[in-house]
Amino acid sequence: MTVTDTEVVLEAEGLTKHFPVRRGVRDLLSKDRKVVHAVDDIQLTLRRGRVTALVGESGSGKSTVARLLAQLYGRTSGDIRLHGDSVTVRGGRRFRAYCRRVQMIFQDPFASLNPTHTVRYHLTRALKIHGRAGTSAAELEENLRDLLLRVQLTPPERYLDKFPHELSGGQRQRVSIARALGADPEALLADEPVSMLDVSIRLGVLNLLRDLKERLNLAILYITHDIASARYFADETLVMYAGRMVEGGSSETVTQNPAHPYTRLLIESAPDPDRLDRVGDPREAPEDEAGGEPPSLIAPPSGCRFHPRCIHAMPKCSTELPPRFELSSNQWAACWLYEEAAR
Ligand SMILES: Nc1ncnc2c1ncn2[C@@H]1O[C@H](COP(=O)(O)OP(=O)(O)OP(=O)(O)O)[C@@H](O)[C@H]1O
Repeated sequence: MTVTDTEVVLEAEGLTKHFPVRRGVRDLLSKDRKVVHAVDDIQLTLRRGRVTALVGESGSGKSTVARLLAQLYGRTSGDIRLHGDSVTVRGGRRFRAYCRRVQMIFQDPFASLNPTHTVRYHLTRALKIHGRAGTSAAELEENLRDLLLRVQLTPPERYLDKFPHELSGGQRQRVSIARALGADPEALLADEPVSMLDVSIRLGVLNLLRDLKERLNLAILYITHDIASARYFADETLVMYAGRMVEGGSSETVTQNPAHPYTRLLIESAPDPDRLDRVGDPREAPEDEAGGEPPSLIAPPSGCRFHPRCIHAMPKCSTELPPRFELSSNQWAACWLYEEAAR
């Protein structure tokens, strides 16, 4: 099965978010309205039973994309479609109805769980908000047990009356996932769900998410700065740089045969043991001279935003924004290097 042949749950087209810059007294006198170009023209499709990884370094706009999709931020422009219908909801009943179908998991489970409340409280609240608590105390208890079993916190009785501080980081993140499942969602937006956990327990939580994807046929957006984990965990990988998507395709292709110079740089800075035998391959040309820092998003570079750091940059790269060039049926790159190849 390819990444494109299951039902589409959530789509974004031309998704853009510019944050106004807080202005000082001097700025107030000027007519320039400065904005942070956090996210520009994002296309993204989440499908049932598929994990899509959104990869990029800190500040590239990944969390903003997740928050836009979760309708926690209003967008500057673009469209978000749930099962083909455009959605814009800001609070109220419609927001709650949307949350029932699209749930978010945050990076820090400690911050997202209230320290003064037990696991039972958090999960009961989620079930009640989404009308899934049942009609009797016995049914509620059964549903609570069922949520904890789904995230492999067994036996459930051991965890129900614990407070967040009595749990390990991995157990807390499992409770956050159980709470999200309390809504019985179709899509999960997981924003760096394992980056705050000990390395030794990350794999367990990723395996749990993968298991849920398969058993519950969930569409999952997996946000990470760790491209190696995208290969392991995601069916499709999209790479973001400075607010724009620069490459996408099947995770295997994007991580093993990256096309965009930025993707190659990302992979080189996160060595993958499987690739050590490929040193000398022309596509492995070192990108490490392309060091430097991500650009300011208040005045992002014209043309390709990566051009100031790119060792392959041509004159055109600083003036013209590269479109997506299809490199194969399962890979595209927004890079002028591929203009000829895509003809
Ligand atoms: N509420 C906000 N107001 C102003 N600027 C913001 C706001 N939220 C994010 N930004 C800016 O938007 C850009 C993208 O931020 P975002 O948090 O989406 O990136 P990220 O890739 O998720 O980074 P990280 O991995 O560090 O969370 C950054 O330059 C950030 O400073």
